[in-house]
Amino acid sequence: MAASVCLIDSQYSDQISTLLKSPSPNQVKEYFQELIAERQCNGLRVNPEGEHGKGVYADFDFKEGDLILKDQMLVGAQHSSNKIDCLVCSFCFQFIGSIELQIGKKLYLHELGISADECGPSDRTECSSGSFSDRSPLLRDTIESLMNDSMQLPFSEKFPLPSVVSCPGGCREAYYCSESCAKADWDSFHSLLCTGKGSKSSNIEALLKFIQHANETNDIFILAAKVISFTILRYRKLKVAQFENPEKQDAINLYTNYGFPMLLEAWKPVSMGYKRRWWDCIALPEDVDSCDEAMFRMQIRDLAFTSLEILKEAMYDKEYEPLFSLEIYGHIIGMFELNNLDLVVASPVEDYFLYIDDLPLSEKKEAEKITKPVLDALGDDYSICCQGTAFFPLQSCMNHSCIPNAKAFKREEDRDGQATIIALKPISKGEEITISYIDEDLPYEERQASLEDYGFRCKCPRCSEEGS
Ligand SMILES: C[S@@+](CC[C@H](N)C(=O)[O-])C[C@H]1O[C@@H](n2cnc3c(N)ncnc32)[C@H](O)[C@@H]1O
Repeated sequence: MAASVCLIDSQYSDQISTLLKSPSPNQVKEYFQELIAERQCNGLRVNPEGEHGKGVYADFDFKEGDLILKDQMLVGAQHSSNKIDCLVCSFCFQFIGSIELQIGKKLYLHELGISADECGPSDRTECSSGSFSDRSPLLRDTIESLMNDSMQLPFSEKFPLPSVVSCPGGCREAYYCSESCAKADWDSFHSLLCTGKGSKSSNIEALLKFIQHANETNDIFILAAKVISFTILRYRKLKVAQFENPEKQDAINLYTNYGFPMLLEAWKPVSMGYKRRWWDCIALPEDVDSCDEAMFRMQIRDLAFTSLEILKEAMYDKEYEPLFSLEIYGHIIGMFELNNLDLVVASPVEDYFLYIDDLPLSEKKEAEKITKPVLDALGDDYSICCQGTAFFPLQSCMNHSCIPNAKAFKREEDRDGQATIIALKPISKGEEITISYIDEDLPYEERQASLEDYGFRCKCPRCSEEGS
């Protein structure tokens, strides 16, 4: 079997290697200093040249339980399979609508027979439990009343959610918690990926085909498309700013080769992420024999090639041609593979039913006359959280330890797609901040096997002791 050939790879090999070159230590320092100031998490510092590449260090003492960082994602997406269960803002990922809409929409889609599997290939994880087949269905009228808010569940006003704002491009895929999230998503990612009438994509049919291919194979391709869209839109903004500011025109020669330096600048936030080619870094699945490894890696490369070819039909523009190389596409996907990137937002539906369960007995009995049939219809799966994948620029600089001093932990108030890192023990100024990429309660061999997905063997003090 011959490998698929991407002509852009050879045509633009110099520009592609410049885009993929690791930024210099000074560029890394400068970029993250700015980001840390923006995030107002001044107790941190990114060291570009630590033992394991970049790493995050404490710039003052943290106590156990202290909030170390709230990191905003650079790019993220809800798993397509999760969209049946949770209606969230496509930009900040907080739940939207109402408790009734969350429940009604989920029951409606399940009644239609749409399963998570039809929406996409992603696994359901520990956030979901049980199956939808062991429940007692509600009448269609009741489900519709929940969906259109003509039926109000008792005490649901105690769990208000932001109203649903539609996509400005008119697609029925993206919804928001506010006009500002809708605009931010449109300006940063969505205008080129929207399948509505107002889309800025040059070929909506190809876009639909691309989304379907991603849903049927791997929704990591949607994230990669978002990164490309983000870079193009940033490039366009930089270009407009450049034309509007003649003073700056000396810095980049507008009439000769302004394009590539500007593309490099637009790509900068992505350039900071640790990355390797997807088909080189993806761990070999257990059911693939090591003698079939070369074939497996070639198949993964071909899958990326097919996805990229469809994306090119939808978004290609000569001005940003290197972005559409397989080399760049493979590295973007590899960046998601190698970084620690779960997006999780807790469901208010769970809080709602817990609240009902905790009511004084007489009130509870009264409320349950209405809520019990709803809960029975939802079955064990009533409390699925929003799940997806995201890239968090600062969190992704944190290295792993099997005895970490920090962890990603959502507090009650953290109901959006931000990453929250909390100190697990006192951390002194100058100490590296580490998190665990895996379940650190696993035995030594299993921990090392899980870390193969990230391409290294852990030599933290615990592993050194247990492995010797
Ligand atoms: C999420 S990134 C962490 C930041 C990374 N060090 C960088 O330079 O951007 C994950 C990568 O860092 C490296 N890494 C993280 N923890 C490590 C450890 N304990 N030992 C060796 N390498 C580690 C591995 O290459 C891993 O794939």
